[in-house]
Amino acid sequence: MELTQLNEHFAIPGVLAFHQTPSGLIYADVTTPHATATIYLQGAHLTAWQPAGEQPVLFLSRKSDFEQGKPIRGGAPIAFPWFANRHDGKAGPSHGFARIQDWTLAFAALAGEDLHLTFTLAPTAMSRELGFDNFRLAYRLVIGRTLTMQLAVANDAATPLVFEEALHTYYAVDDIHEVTVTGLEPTPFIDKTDAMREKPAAHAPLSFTGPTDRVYQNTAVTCVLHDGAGRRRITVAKTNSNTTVVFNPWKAMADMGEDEWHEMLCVETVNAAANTVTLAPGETHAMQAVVSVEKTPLVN
Ligand SMILES: O=P(O)(O)OC[C@H]1O[C@H](O)[C@H](O)[C@@H](O)[C@@H]1O
Repeated sequence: MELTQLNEHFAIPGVLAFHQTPSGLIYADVTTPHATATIYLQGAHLTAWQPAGEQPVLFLSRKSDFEQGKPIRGGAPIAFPWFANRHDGKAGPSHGFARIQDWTLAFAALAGEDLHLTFTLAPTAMSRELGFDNFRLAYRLVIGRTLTMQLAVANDAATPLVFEEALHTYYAVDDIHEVTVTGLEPTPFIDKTDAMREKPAAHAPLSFTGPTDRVYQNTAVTCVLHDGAGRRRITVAKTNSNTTVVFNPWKAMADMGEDEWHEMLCVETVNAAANTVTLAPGETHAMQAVVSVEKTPLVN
């Protein structure tokens, strides 16, 4: 749908409007009674969510590309049908095709004080070229004081659909050196910064002193990100996700400002590796993350 049609069909005065970047990417600007948000149609990519009275909850790189076919750095990219590199020896973009394809807005409504949006993705020329011809994706966002992200996958093939998926969320933090994450204490992990070695559970909250890229498998636990310097707590509660990935590159990436890694942490709601999903013909699978933010008192 073109920009004009989107505004004709879906705009809600004062709440939802569509705009276009000079590079041609269409995005939705959201203002609800309790939050603001921005979502790009490319990737159904949420790039901002800010409850009233809070600092932005999502990190967005100031050097991100906003170009057709290039991933946006920050916000909440959707990885599908694989996480990071493709494992079957075939070529394909990092984190799959879903984050660089244009999704379709199917539904927008203000219900109570929350804005509900649903984006869909069906097979495209790119997905078919990569061997994915029989899937349907629906991405439901509920935007308000809390944020709900739900990715539903349907298999409309006669054979099983095998996939990985991620809500690869970049959270904004004041200073990564003063951040801890709780929830993953009892869980062993694959250390991607150390040749994919399996490491034992730390039995302690996670803190950050260097490059961190960890895949925690078989965990559906709620994670809490304690942002000491920002004096707030971000809680990520998940459903139907058995993998959590925690990522900070500890240096600038090509599409990130020099020191911006100080201000971000990915705590990702994922099904990958041992938790790869096999979906029977005609079945659907819905993975969800609910994010909430609270201020924490100053401790003397
Ligand atoms: O550069 P991207 O394709 O966006 O990937 C960014 C990062 O995503 C995940 O967190 C992976 O675990 C990392 O290994 C990867 O570097």
